[in-house]
Amino acid sequence: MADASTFNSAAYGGSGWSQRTAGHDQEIGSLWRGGIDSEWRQLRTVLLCRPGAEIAVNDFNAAQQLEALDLVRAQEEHDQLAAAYRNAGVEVLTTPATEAPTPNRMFCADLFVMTPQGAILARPASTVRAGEEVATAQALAAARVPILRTLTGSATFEGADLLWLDAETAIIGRGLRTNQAAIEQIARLCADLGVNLTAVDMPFGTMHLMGMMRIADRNLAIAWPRRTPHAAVMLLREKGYRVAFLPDEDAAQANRALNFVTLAPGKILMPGGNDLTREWYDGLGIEVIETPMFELRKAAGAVGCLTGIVERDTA
Ligand SMILES: NC(=[NH2+])NCCC[C@H](N)C(=O)O
Repeated sequence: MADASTFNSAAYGGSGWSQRTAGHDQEIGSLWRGGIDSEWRQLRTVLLCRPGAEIAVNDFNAAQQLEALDLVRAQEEHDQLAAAYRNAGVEVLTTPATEAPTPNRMFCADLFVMTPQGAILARPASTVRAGEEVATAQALAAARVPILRTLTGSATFEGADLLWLDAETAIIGRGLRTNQAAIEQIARLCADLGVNLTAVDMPFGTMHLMGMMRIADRNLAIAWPRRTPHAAVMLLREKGYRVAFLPDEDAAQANRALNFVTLAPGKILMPGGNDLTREWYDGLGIEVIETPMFELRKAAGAVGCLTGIVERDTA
């Protein structure tokens, strides 16, 4: 009797069973949210992490900072960054508090990267940042952003090493922060997603691919002269980008003029105090909004590094 009744029930595939037919990609926007397939389409959602007492360290070099930071000034600048996003109509998510916060956890761009169908969680390369990805995973999960992959084994990867050139093409920098093991794991995921991943080698003494090239519009990339990998420039051009090289490396170096986030096609949020580079961006037809980064940049990053991109419009 029991058998006969279970056999025909919905739970066992009998009458009343309703098959899930929508694919994961179709469930983004309903069950799940988030995703990008470009670096320049309208920005919708970012993840930020307001700095706390963890950034005021004894040994700034060991903490991967360039100079000691003033906490109050850093927090004020960070609040202005969040306000700049909100004023631009961008939703701001925040990383939850943790018991033992580490000094670089505010650099959200390094802790994950989005694909069109969900996030790849980072596995930071130094012991100083190890584990920052855990709170990032919590923040993403709380916001219903799917995590497609966490990295395993000896892989190290930081999100600022991966950039989207178009919906089927991503580029990843191999260097201090992202190693070959990570590239292999990410390439397998990309293959599943129908995305070509090109790895480029970065010069010794540099940090992330983000620090060498940025994309400001559908067909406009900004690159650091002599530092951007040759293969990256070739690939950008092949994909139809004009590659404009920064006119003044010293200004860019001192004040992180390249460390911007594209808010919408041809519109960027950049660190304030870069008048020369700003004028040059104006000349390229880019609309610029500035936000101060005079204190935060002492931690070796600026707008781009502090901003985890969660969602943009997609093609
Ligand atoms: N995407 C970036 N450039 N992030 C900057 C991170 C800076 C941080 N002090 C670190 O060494 O990890």
